[in-house]
Amino acid sequence: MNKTGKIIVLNGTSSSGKTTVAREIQSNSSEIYLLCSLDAFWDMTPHGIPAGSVNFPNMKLALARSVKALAETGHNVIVDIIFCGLKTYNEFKQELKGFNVSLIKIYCPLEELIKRELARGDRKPGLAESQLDSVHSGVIYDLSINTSAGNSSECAQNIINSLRV
Ligand SMILES: Nc1ncnc2c1ncn2[C@@H]1O[C@H](COP(=O)(O)OP(=O)(O)OP(=O)(O)O)[C@@H](O)[C@H]1O
Repeated sequence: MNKTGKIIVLNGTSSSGKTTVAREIQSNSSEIYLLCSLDAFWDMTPHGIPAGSVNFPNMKLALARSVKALAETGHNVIVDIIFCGLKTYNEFKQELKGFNVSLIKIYCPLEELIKRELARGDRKPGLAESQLDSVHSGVIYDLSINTSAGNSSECAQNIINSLRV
């Protein structure tokens, strides 16, 4: 069997900068990482059925199992996810037990999140704020990154240096 891959989980609200930082890690790590993002899973939904846990309650569990399959077959994976409550965190812990997992808190002050949401224009205003209370609640992290304290490549470099990847 292949050596199992490493897993870096980036958890944070919408607009906290997860995808941007993940892409920078991919570009600057000395190792090859695939990006497995919740956005890509929501992109699979058909027209007319809104993405989200109401219509697809097991989608984050499916993502966790997909990450497990990738790592089991030797792929390093960065996961870009929004836990929103302990259910998904617990599912990830259960599914990825025994794997080399680093859990990174990606956060950003509300004032900056609101500015980013406005600038992007592709996220419903207030989405990030609605996730703020639940996204990190009860989660034990290996590392915390404030994406308002440095640009995305500096944030990624902090992660690369800390994890030595
Ligand atoms: N230091 C930073 N790190 C990451 N992103 C930043 C940073 N500073 C500004 N941004 C900007 O924040 C915006 C949101 O970034 P991104 O799409 O990566 O967030 P996200 O957490 O993946 O959001 P979503 O969950 O809604 O997909 C982007 O326009 C990005 O350029």
